[in-house]
Amino acid sequence: MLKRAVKLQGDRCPQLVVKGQAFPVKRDLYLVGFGTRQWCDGLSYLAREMLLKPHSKIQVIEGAKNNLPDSEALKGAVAIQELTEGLTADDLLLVLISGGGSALLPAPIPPILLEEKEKLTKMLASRGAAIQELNIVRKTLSLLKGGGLARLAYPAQVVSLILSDVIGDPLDIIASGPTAASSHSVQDCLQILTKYNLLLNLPKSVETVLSSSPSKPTAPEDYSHVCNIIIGSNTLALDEAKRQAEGLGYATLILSTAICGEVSRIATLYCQLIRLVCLGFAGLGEGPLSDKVRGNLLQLAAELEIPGLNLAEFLHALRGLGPERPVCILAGGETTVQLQGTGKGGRNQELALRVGLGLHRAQAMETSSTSGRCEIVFLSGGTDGQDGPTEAAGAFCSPELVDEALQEGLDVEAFLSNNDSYTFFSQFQGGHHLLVTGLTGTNVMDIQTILIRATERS
Ligand SMILES: Nc1ncnc2c1ncn2[C@@H]1O[C@H](COP(=O)(O)OP(=O)(O)OP(=O)(O)O)[C@@H](O)[C@H]1O
Ligand SMILES: O=C(O)[C@H](O)CO
Repeated sequence: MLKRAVKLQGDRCPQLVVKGQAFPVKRDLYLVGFGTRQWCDGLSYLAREMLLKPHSKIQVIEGAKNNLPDSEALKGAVAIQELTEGLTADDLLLVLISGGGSALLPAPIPPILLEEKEKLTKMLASRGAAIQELNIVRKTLSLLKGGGLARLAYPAQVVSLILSDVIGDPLDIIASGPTAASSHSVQDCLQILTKYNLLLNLPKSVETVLSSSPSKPTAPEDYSHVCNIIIGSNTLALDEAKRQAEGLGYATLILSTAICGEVSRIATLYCQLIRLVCLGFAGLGEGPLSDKVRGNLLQLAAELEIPGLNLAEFLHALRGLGPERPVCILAGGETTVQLQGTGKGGRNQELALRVGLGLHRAQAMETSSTSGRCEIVFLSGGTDGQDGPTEAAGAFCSPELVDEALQEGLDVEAFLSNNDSYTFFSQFQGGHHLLVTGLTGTNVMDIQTILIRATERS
Protein backbone atom coordinates (compact mmCIF):
# COMPACT_ATOMS: atom_id res chain seq x y z
CA MET A 1 0.00 0.00 0.00
CA LEU A 2 2.84 2.35 0.89
CA LYS A 3 4.64 1.51 -2.30
CA ARG A 4 1.56 2.53 -4.23
CA ALA A 5 0.91 5.67 -2.17
CA VAL A 6 4.36 7.21 -1.80
CA LYS A 7 7.08 8.08 -4.29
CA LEU A 8 10.21 10.13 -4.03
CA GLN A 9 10.94 12.21 -7.11
CA GLY A 10 13.83 14.38 -8.24
CA ASP A 11 17.53 14.11 -7.35
CA ARG A 12 18.60 17.69 -6.74
CA CYS A 13 15.43 18.93 -5.15
CA PRO A 14 13.65 15.78 -4.00
CA GLN A 15 9.93 15.71 -3.47
CA LEU A 16 7.81 13.24 -1.60
CA VAL A 17 4.74 12.54 -3.73
CA VAL A 18 1.72 11.11 -1.95
CA LYS A 19 -1.29 10.33 -4.10
CA GLY A 20 -0.26 13.00 -6.57
CA GLN A 21 0.42 15.65 -3.91
CA ALA A 22 4.07 16.79 -3.82
CA PHE A 23 5.94 17.79 -0.64
CA PRO A 24 9.47 19.20 -1.10
CA VAL A 25 12.22 17.67 1.05
CA LYS A 26 14.28 20.80 1.64
CA ARG A 27 16.67 19.23 4.14
CA ASP A 28 15.94 15.98 6.00
CA LEU A 29 13.12 13.49 5.73
CA TYR A 30 12.13 11.91 9.05
CA LEU A 31 9.82 8.94 9.40
CA VAL A 32 7.87 7.80 12.42
CA GLY A 33 5.19 5.14 12.50
CA PHE A 34 3.03 3.49 15.11
CA GLY A 35 0.37 0.88 14.57
CA THR A 36 0.17 -2.31 12.60
CA ARG A 37 3.11 -4.46 11.60
CA GLN A 38 2.68 -3.14 8.04
CA TRP A 39 4.09 0.16 9.19
CA CYS A 40 7.29 -1.56 10.41
CA ASP A 41 7.66 -3.18 7.00
CA GLY A 42 6.72 0.12 5.40
CA LEU A 43 9.32 2.03 7.39
CA SER A 44 12.01 -0.46 6.40
CA TYR A 45 10.92 -0.16 2.78
CA LEU A 46 10.93 3.62 2.87
CA ALA A 47 14.28 3.67 4.64
CA ARG A 48 15.82 1.24 2.14
CA GLU A 49 14.40 2.76 -0.99
CA MET A 50 14.03 6.42 -0.25
CA LEU A 51 16.05 7.84 2.60
CA LEU A 52 18.56 10.27 1.30
CA LYS A 53 21.41 10.17 3.76
CA PRO A 54 23.96 7.36 4.20
CA HIS A 55 23.83 7.84 7.99
CA SER A 56 20.08 7.22 8.15
CA LYS A 57 19.05 4.94 11.02
CA ILE A 58 15.97 2.89 11.65
CA GLN A 59 14.75 1.73 15.03
CA VAL A 60 11.80 -0.60 15.58
CA ILE A 61 10.24 -0.83 19.04
CA GLU A 62 7.55 -3.46 19.61
CA GLY A 63 5.17 -2.72 22.44
CA ALA A 64 1.56 -2.47 23.57
CA LYS A 65 0.83 -6.19 23.75
CA ASN A 66 -2.92 -6.86 23.78
CA ASN A 67 -3.48 -3.26 22.73
CA LEU A 68 -2.47 -1.91 26.15
CA PRO A 69 0.22 0.75 26.60
CA ASP A 70 3.37 -0.62 28.27
CA SER A 71 6.93 0.48 29.02
CA GLU A 72 8.11 -0.40 25.49
CA ALA A 73 5.35 1.73 23.98
CA LEU A 74 6.32 4.55 26.35
CA LYS A 75 9.95 4.21 25.23
CA GLY A 76 8.79 4.54 21.60
CA ALA A 77 6.63 7.55 22.42
CA VAL A 78 9.52 9.31 24.20
CA ALA A 79 11.87 8.62 21.25
CA ILE A 80 9.29 10.02 18.81
CA GLN A 81 8.71 13.05 21.03
CA GLU A 82 12.44 13.82 21.23
CA LEU A 83 12.93 13.44 17.50
CA THR A 84 9.95 15.64 16.73
CA GLU A 85 10.90 18.46 19.09
CA GLY A 86 14.18 19.06 17.25
CA LEU A 87 12.74 19.54 13.75
CA THR A 88 13.13 22.75 11.72
CA ALA A 89 11.13 24.43 8.97
CA ASP A 90 13.33 22.70 6.37
CA ASP A 91 12.47 19.21 7.62
CA LEU A 92 9.70 16.94 6.49
CA LEU A 93 8.16 14.52 8.98
CA LEU A 94 6.35 11.55 7.46
CA VAL A 95 4.05 9.94 10.03
CA LEU A 96 2.49 6.51 9.53
CA ILE A 97 -0.63 6.04 11.63
CA SER A 98 -2.96 3.09 12.02
CA GLY A 99 -5.31 1.44 14.46
CA GLY A 100 -3.65 0.46 17.71
CA GLY A 101 -1.73 3.74 17.58
CA SER A 102 -3.36 5.02 20.77
CA ALA A 103 -1.83 2.24 22.86
CA LEU A 104 1.49 2.54 21.02
CA LEU A 105 1.98 6.26 21.59
CA PRO A 106 1.36 6.80 25.29
CA ALA A 107 2.68 10.10 26.60
CA PRO A 108 0.58 11.03 29.64
CA ILE A 109 0.72 14.71 30.58
CA PRO A 110 2.73 14.96 33.84
CA PRO A 111 2.04 14.27 36.64
CA ILE A 112 -0.18 11.47 35.24
CA LEU A 113 1.55 8.10 35.35
CA LEU A 114 1.26 5.55 32.57
CA GLU A 115 -0.40 3.06 34.95
CA GLU A 116 -3.00 5.66 35.98
CA LYS A 117 -3.91 6.41 32.38
CA GLU A 118 -4.03 2.73 31.49
CA LYS A 119 -6.30 1.97 34.43
CA LEU A 120 -8.69 4.76 33.47
CA THR A 121 -8.78 3.63 29.83
CA LYS A 122 -9.44 0.03 30.90
CA MET A 123 -12.28 1.13 33.20
CA LEU A 124 -13.89 3.17 30.43
CA ALA A 125 -13.60 0.27 27.99
CA SER A 126 -15.05 -2.24 30.45
CA ARG A 127 -18.01 0.09 31.06
CA GLY A 128 -18.80 0.05 27.35
CA ALA A 129 -17.30 3.35 26.17
CA ALA A 130 -17.13 3.57 22.38
CA ILE A 131 -13.77 4.17 20.69
CA GLN A 132 -14.78 7.82 20.07
CA GLU A 133 -15.37 8.34 23.80
CA LEU A 134 -12.26 6.45 24.81
CA ASN A 135 -10.07 8.48 22.50
CA ILE A 136 -11.57 11.83 23.52
CA VAL A 137 -10.46 11.05 27.08
CA ARG A 138 -7.06 9.76 25.92
CA LYS A 139 -6.51 12.95 23.88
CA THR A 140 -7.21 15.20 26.84
CA LEU A 141 -4.66 13.41 29.01
CA SER A 142 -1.87 13.02 26.46
CA LEU A 143 0.99 15.14 25.15
CA LEU A 144 1.11 13.57 21.68
CA LYS A 145 -2.52 12.63 20.97
CA GLY A 146 -5.15 15.15 19.89
CA GLY A 147 -2.76 16.87 17.48
CA GLY A 148 0.08 17.04 20.03
CA LEU A 149 2.62 15.34 17.78
CA ALA A 150 1.91 17.76 14.91
CA ARG A 151 2.17 20.78 17.22
CA LEU A 152 5.52 19.56 18.56
CA ALA A 153 6.84 19.05 15.03
CA TYR A 154 6.13 22.68 14.05
CA PRO A 155 7.65 24.38 12.02
CA ALA A 156 8.48 21.17 10.10
CA GLN A 157 6.05 20.09 7.39
CA VAL A 158 4.10 17.04 8.62
CA VAL A 159 2.59 14.48 6.24
CA SER A 160 0.58 11.69 7.86
CA LEU A 161 -0.45 8.54 6.04
CA ILE A 162 -3.34 6.91 7.82
CA LEU A 163 -5.00 3.49 7.81
CA SER A 164 -8.47 3.96 9.23
CA ASP A 165 -9.94 1.42 11.64
CA VAL A 166 -12.79 3.67 12.77
CA ILE A 167 -16.23 4.00 11.16
CA GLY A 168 -16.45 7.21 9.13
CA ASP A 169 -12.64 7.65 9.06
CA PRO A 170 -12.54 10.51 11.63
CA LEU A 171 -8.97 11.83 11.55
CA ASP A 172 -9.06 13.07 15.13
CA ILE A 173 -10.21 9.69 16.52
CA ILE A 174 -8.08 7.17 14.57
CA ALA A 175 -5.18 6.39 16.95
CA SER A 176 -6.44 9.43 18.91
CA GLY A 177 -5.39 11.78 16.08
CA PRO A 178 -1.75 12.61 16.90
CA THR A 179 -1.51 14.89 13.87
CA ALA A 180 -5.14 16.00 13.52
CA ALA A 181 -6.82 19.10 14.90
CA SER A 182 -9.08 17.95 17.70
CA SER A 183 -12.65 19.12 17.68
CA HIS A 184 -13.07 18.14 21.33
CA SER A 185 -12.62 20.12 24.49
CA VAL A 186 -11.98 19.27 28.12
CA GLN A 187 -15.76 19.62 28.67
CA ASP A 188 -16.35 16.69 26.28
CA CYS A 189 -13.90 14.64 28.33
CA LEU A 190 -15.61 15.57 31.60
CA GLN A 191 -18.99 14.62 30.15
CA ILE A 192 -17.72 11.17 29.20
CA LEU A 193 -16.16 10.61 32.63
CA THR A 194 -19.48 11.65 34.19
CA LYS A 195 -21.46 9.36 31.86
CA TYR A 196 -19.40 6.35 32.97
CA ASN A 197 -19.45 7.32 36.65
CA LEU A 198 -15.72 7.88 36.85
CA LEU A 199 -15.52 11.56 37.66
CA LEU A 200 -15.55 11.17 41.41
CA ASN A 201 -12.84 8.52 41.61
CA LEU A 202 -10.16 10.07 39.45
CA PRO A 203 -6.50 9.95 40.50
CA LYS A 204 -5.23 13.32 41.82
CA SER A 205 -2.87 13.63 38.84
CA VAL A 206 -5.75 13.34 36.35
CA GLU A 207 -7.75 15.95 38.26
CA THR A 208 -4.74 18.29 38.14
CA VAL A 209 -4.38 17.92 34.37
CA LEU A 210 -8.11 18.30 33.73
CA SER A 211 -8.31 21.48 35.79
CA SER A 212 -5.43 23.08 33.90
CA SER A 213 -6.48 21.94 30.38
CA PRO A 214 -7.39 24.74 27.98
CA SER A 215 -11.16 25.00 27.66
CA LYS A 216 -11.03 25.22 23.85
CA PRO A 217 -9.31 22.86 21.40
CA THR A 218 -6.33 24.26 19.45
CA ALA A 219 -7.48 26.26 16.45
CA PRO A 220 -7.41 24.42 13.08
CA GLU A 221 -5.19 27.12 11.56
CA ASP A 222 -2.41 25.92 13.89
CA TYR A 223 -2.27 22.81 11.70
CA SER A 224 -1.51 24.53 8.41
CA HIS A 225 1.88 22.72 8.34
CA VAL A 226 0.08 19.32 8.45
CA CYS A 227 -1.39 17.16 5.72
CA ASN A 228 -3.36 14.08 6.85
CA ILE A 229 -4.04 11.53 4.10
CA ILE A 230 -6.08 8.36 4.47
CA ILE A 231 -4.40 5.69 2.36
CA GLY A 232 -6.28 2.64 3.65
CA SER A 233 -9.89 2.29 4.76
CA ASN A 234 -12.86 -0.03 4.74
CA THR A 235 -14.21 1.88 1.74
CA LEU A 236 -11.03 1.27 -0.26
CA ALA A 237 -11.04 -2.41 0.73
CA LEU A 238 -14.67 -2.84 -0.33
CA ASP A 239 -14.11 -1.00 -3.60
CA GLU A 240 -11.29 -3.44 -4.41
CA ALA A 241 -13.42 -6.42 -3.31
CA LYS A 242 -16.18 -5.15 -5.62
CA ARG A 243 -13.75 -4.98 -8.52
CA GLN A 244 -12.64 -8.56 -7.86
CA ALA A 245 -16.21 -9.87 -7.48
CA GLU A 246 -17.29 -8.19 -10.70
CA GLY A 247 -14.28 -9.75 -12.43
CA LEU A 248 -15.58 -13.12 -11.26
CA GLY A 249 -18.95 -12.41 -12.85
CA TYR A 250 -20.96 -11.26 -9.83
CA ALA A 251 -23.39 -8.36 -9.99
CA THR A 252 -21.97 -6.53 -6.99
CA LEU A 253 -23.42 -3.94 -4.63
CA ILE A 254 -21.87 -2.30 -1.56
CA LEU A 255 -24.38 -1.99 1.28
CA SER A 256 -22.39 0.14 3.72
CA THR A 257 -18.93 0.65 5.21
CA ALA A 258 -20.39 1.62 8.58
CA ILE A 259 -22.17 -1.53 9.75
CA CYS A 260 -22.24 -1.30 13.53
CA GLY A 261 -24.48 -2.54 16.30
CA GLU A 262 -25.19 -5.64 18.30
CA VAL A 263 -24.17 -8.73 16.38
CA SER A 264 -27.51 -10.57 16.67
CA ARG A 265 -29.42 -7.62 15.20
CA ILE A 266 -26.91 -7.27 12.36
CA ALA A 267 -27.35 -11.00 11.70
CA THR A 268 -31.10 -10.43 11.38
CA LEU A 269 -30.47 -7.56 8.97
CA TYR A 270 -28.33 -9.76 6.72
CA CYS A 271 -30.79 -12.70 6.87
CA GLN A 272 -33.69 -10.45 5.79
CA LEU A 273 -31.61 -8.95 3.02
CA ILE A 274 -30.70 -12.41 1.72
CA ARG A 275 -34.35 -13.44 1.92
CA LEU A 276 -35.35 -10.45 -0.17
CA VAL A 277 -32.82 -11.30 -2.90
CA CYS A 278 -34.05 -14.92 -2.96
CA LEU A 279 -37.66 -13.79 -3.20
CA GLY A 280 -36.67 -11.60 -6.14
CA PHE A 281 -34.91 -14.54 -7.81
CA ALA A 282 -38.09 -16.61 -7.32
CA GLY A 283 -40.09 -13.94 -9.17
CA LEU A 284 -41.67 -12.74 -5.91
CA GLY A 285 -39.82 -9.43 -5.72
CA GLU A 286 -43.17 -7.58 -5.81
CA GLY A 287 -45.99 -8.70 -3.57
CA PRO A 288 -47.08 -8.97 0.05
CA LEU A 289 -44.25 -11.24 1.24
CA SER A 290 -41.48 -9.07 -0.24
CA ASP A 291 -43.23 -5.93 1.00
CA LYS A 292 -43.27 -7.38 4.50
CA VAL A 293 -39.58 -8.34 4.44
CA ARG A 294 -38.71 -4.94 2.96
CA GLY A 295 -40.72 -3.18 5.67
CA ASN A 296 -39.01 -5.19 8.41
CA LEU A 297 -35.62 -4.41 6.96
CA LEU A 298 -36.27 -0.68 6.75
CA GLN A 299 -37.50 -0.61 10.33
CA LEU A 300 -34.50 -2.58 11.60
CA ALA A 301 -32.08 -0.33 9.72
CA ALA A 302 -33.77 2.75 11.19
CA GLU A 303 -33.44 1.32 14.70
CA LEU A 304 -29.79 0.41 14.17
CA GLU A 305 -28.99 3.97 13.05
CA ILE A 306 -26.15 2.83 10.81
CA PRO A 307 -24.37 6.07 9.82
CA GLY A 308 -24.97 7.13 6.22
CA LEU A 309 -26.92 4.00 5.27
CA ASN A 310 -29.64 4.73 2.73
CA LEU A 311 -31.30 1.32 2.76
CA ALA A 312 -34.26 2.38 0.63
CA GLU A 313 -31.87 3.38 -2.15
CA PHE A 314 -29.91 0.15 -1.77
CA LEU A 315 -33.09 -1.96 -1.96
CA HIS A 316 -34.08 -0.07 -5.08
CA ALA A 317 -30.76 -1.00 -6.71
CA LEU A 318 -31.22 -4.58 -5.52
CA ARG A 319 -34.58 -4.81 -7.32
CA GLY A 320 -32.81 -4.30 -10.61
CA LEU A 321 -30.80 -7.52 -10.19
CA GLY A 322 -32.20 -10.65 -11.80
CA PRO A 323 -31.34 -14.33 -11.35
CA GLU A 324 -29.26 -14.44 -14.57
CA ARG A 325 -26.11 -13.37 -12.74
CA PRO A 326 -24.98 -14.36 -9.27
CA VAL A 327 -25.15 -11.50 -6.78
CA CYS A 328 -22.46 -10.33 -4.38
CA ILE A 329 -23.35 -7.93 -1.56
CA LEU A 330 -20.42 -6.38 0.30
CA ALA A 331 -20.45 -4.53 3.60
CA GLY A 332 -18.02 -3.48 6.28
CA GLY A 333 -17.71 -1.94 9.71
CA GLU A 334 -17.48 -3.30 13.22
CA THR A 335 -20.21 -5.04 15.21
CA THR A 336 -20.32 -5.52 18.98
CA VAL A 337 -20.85 -8.66 21.01
CA GLN A 338 -22.29 -8.58 24.49
CA LEU A 339 -20.39 -11.43 26.05
CA GLN A 340 -22.59 -13.65 28.20
CA GLY A 341 -20.80 -16.97 27.98
CA THR A 342 -17.30 -18.19 28.65
CA GLY A 343 -16.56 -19.63 25.21
CA LYS A 344 -13.96 -18.63 22.64
CA GLY A 345 -14.92 -16.60 19.61
CA GLY A 346 -14.88 -13.32 17.81
CA ARG A 347 -17.51 -10.93 16.48
CA ASN A 348 -17.08 -12.17 12.89
CA GLN A 349 -17.37 -15.86 13.72
CA GLU A 350 -20.34 -15.15 15.94
CA LEU A 351 -21.98 -13.12 13.16
CA ALA A 352 -21.43 -15.93 10.63
CA LEU A 353 -22.87 -18.49 13.03
CA ARG A 354 -25.89 -16.31 13.80
CA VAL A 355 -26.54 -15.75 10.10
CA GLY A 356 -26.28 -19.53 9.54
CA LEU A 357 -28.91 -20.07 12.24
CA GLY A 358 -31.14 -17.28 10.93
CA LEU A 359 -31.06 -18.59 7.37
CA HIS A 360 -31.84 -22.10 8.61
CA ARG A 361 -34.86 -20.82 10.57
CA ALA A 362 -36.09 -18.75 7.63
CA GLN A 363 -35.82 -21.70 5.25
CA ALA A 364 -37.72 -23.92 7.66
CA MET A 365 -40.61 -21.43 7.46
CA GLU A 366 -40.55 -20.91 3.68
CA THR A 367 -43.02 -22.58 1.34
CA SER A 368 -41.74 -24.74 -1.49
CA SER A 369 -42.35 -21.89 -3.95
CA THR A 370 -39.73 -19.65 -2.32
CA SER A 371 -37.23 -22.10 -0.87
CA GLY A 372 -34.54 -24.13 -2.54
CA ARG A 373 -33.96 -21.61 -5.31
CA CYS A 374 -30.78 -20.04 -4.06
CA GLU A 375 -27.31 -21.10 -3.16
CA ILE A 376 -26.12 -18.78 -0.40
CA VAL A 377 -22.74 -18.17 1.23
CA PHE A 378 -22.21 -15.57 3.95
CA LEU A 379 -18.71 -14.64 5.13
CA SER A 380 -17.53 -12.27 7.83
CA GLY A 381 -13.89 -11.56 8.56
CA GLY A 382 -11.57 -9.06 10.23
CA THR A 383 -9.15 -7.41 7.81
CA ASP A 384 -6.36 -7.69 10.40
CA GLY A 385 -6.58 -11.48 10.16
CA GLN A 386 -7.51 -11.95 13.80
CA ASP A 387 -11.06 -12.18 15.05
CA GLY A 388 -11.17 -11.61 18.81
CA PRO A 389 -8.72 -13.74 20.77
CA THR A 390 -8.66 -16.49 18.12
CA GLU A 391 -6.28 -17.53 15.37
CA ALA A 392 -8.97 -17.18 12.70
CA ALA A 393 -9.96 -14.01 10.84
CA GLY A 394 -13.60 -15.05 10.65
CA ALA A 395 -15.84 -17.71 9.18
CA PHE A 396 -18.41 -18.46 6.49
CA CYS A 397 -21.74 -20.23 6.56
CA SER A 398 -24.63 -21.38 4.41
CA PRO A 399 -28.28 -22.13 5.27
CA GLU A 400 -27.36 -25.84 5.43
CA LEU A 401 -24.90 -25.30 8.31
CA VAL A 402 -27.32 -26.02 11.16
CA ASP A 403 -28.50 -29.37 9.74
CA GLU A 404 -25.01 -30.43 8.76
CA ALA A 405 -23.72 -29.52 12.22
CA LEU A 406 -26.47 -31.55 13.82
CA GLN A 407 -25.30 -34.58 11.86
CA GLU A 408 -21.96 -34.15 13.61
CA GLY A 409 -23.69 -33.80 16.97
CA LEU A 410 -23.04 -30.03 17.16
CA ASP A 411 -25.86 -27.83 18.45
CA VAL A 412 -25.41 -24.31 17.00
CA GLU A 413 -27.68 -22.63 19.54
CA ALA A 414 -25.77 -24.12 22.47
CA PHE A 415 -22.46 -22.82 21.09
CA LEU A 416 -23.97 -19.39 20.49
CA SER A 417 -25.38 -19.06 23.98
CA ASN A 418 -21.85 -19.60 25.32
CA ASN A 419 -20.23 -17.20 22.80
CA ASP A 420 -18.29 -20.21 21.63
CA SER A 421 -18.26 -19.64 17.86
CA TYR A 422 -14.56 -20.45 17.44
CA THR A 423 -14.92 -23.85 19.14
CA PHE A 424 -17.93 -24.55 16.94
CA PHE A 425 -16.20 -23.66 13.69
CA SER A 426 -13.01 -25.51 14.71
CA GLN A 427 -14.99 -28.70 15.21
CA PHE A 428 -17.52 -28.36 12.37
CA GLN A 429 -16.33 -30.17 9.23
CA GLY A 430 -12.77 -30.16 10.53
CA GLY A 431 -12.55 -26.36 10.60
CA HIS A 432 -13.44 -26.04 6.89
CA HIS A 433 -15.65 -22.97 7.45
CA LEU A 434 -13.02 -21.00 9.37
CA LEU A 435 -11.31 -18.16 7.53
CA VAL A 436 -7.63 -18.41 8.48
CA THR A 437 -5.40 -15.85 6.81
CA GLY A 438 -2.77 -15.22 9.46
CA LEU A 439 -2.07 -11.64 10.54
CA THR A 440 -2.39 -9.41 7.50
CA GLY A 441 -0.35 -6.49 8.85
CA THR A 442 -3.15 -4.03 8.27
CA ASN A 443 -6.53 -3.23 9.81
CA VAL A 444 -9.44 -1.50 8.15
CA MET A 445 -12.15 -3.11 10.33
CA ASP A 446 -14.33 -6.06 9.26
CA ILE A 447 -15.83 -7.11 5.96
CA GLN A 448 -18.95 -9.14 5.17
CA THR A 449 -19.57 -10.82 1.83
CA ILE A 450 -22.87 -12.37 0.73
CA LEU A 451 -22.90 -14.52 -2.39
CA ILE A 452 -26.25 -15.60 -3.85
CA ARG A 453 -26.79 -17.71 -6.93
CA ALA A 454 -30.11 -18.89 -8.35
CA THR A 455 -30.08 -22.68 -8.61
CA GLU A 456 -33.38 -23.11 -10.49
CA ARG A 457 -35.58 -20.70 -12.39
CA SER A 458 -39.24 -20.15 -11.68
N1 LIG B 1 -16.01 -15.39 22.93
C1 LIG B 1 -16.23 -14.36 22.11
N2 LIG B 1 -17.22 -14.41 21.20
C2 LIG B 1 -17.46 -13.35 20.38
N3 LIG B 1 -16.75 -12.22 20.39
C3 LIG B 1 -15.74 -12.12 21.27
C4 LIG B 1 -15.43 -13.18 22.16
N4 LIG B 1 -14.35 -12.78 22.93
C5 LIG B 1 -14.03 -11.53 22.50
N5 LIG B 1 -14.85 -11.15 21.51
C6 LIG B 1 -14.85 -9.88 20.79
O1 LIG B 1 -13.55 -9.69 20.26
C7 LIG B 1 -13.21 -8.31 20.25
C8 LIG B 1 -11.90 -8.14 21.00
O2 LIG B 1 -10.93 -8.65 20.22
P1 LIG B 1 -9.86 -7.74 19.53
O3 LIG B 1 -8.85 -7.40 20.56
O4 LIG B 1 -9.40 -8.40 18.26
O5 LIG B 1 -10.81 -6.54 19.22
P2 LIG B 1 -10.48 -5.16 18.67
O6 LIG B 1 -9.15 -4.71 19.10
O7 LIG B 1 -11.68 -4.30 18.91
O8 LIG B 1 -10.52 -5.60 17.19
P3 LIG B 1 -9.68 -5.13 16.02
O9 LIG B 1 -8.24 -5.34 16.41
O10 LIG B 1 -10.17 -6.07 14.96
O11 LIG B 1 -10.08 -3.72 15.81
C9 LIG B 1 -14.35 -7.60 20.91
O12 LIG B 1 -15.22 -7.12 19.90
C10 LIG B 1 -15.05 -8.70 21.71
O13 LIG B 1 -16.39 -8.45 21.95
O1 LIG C 1 -5.64 3.09 18.28
C1 LIG C 1 -6.82 3.39 18.42
O2 LIG C 1 -7.22 4.37 19.08
C2 LIG C 1 -7.90 2.56 17.78
O3 LIG C 1 -7.37 1.46 17.11
C3 LIG C 1 -8.71 3.42 16.86
O4 LIG C 1 -7.92 3.92 15.84
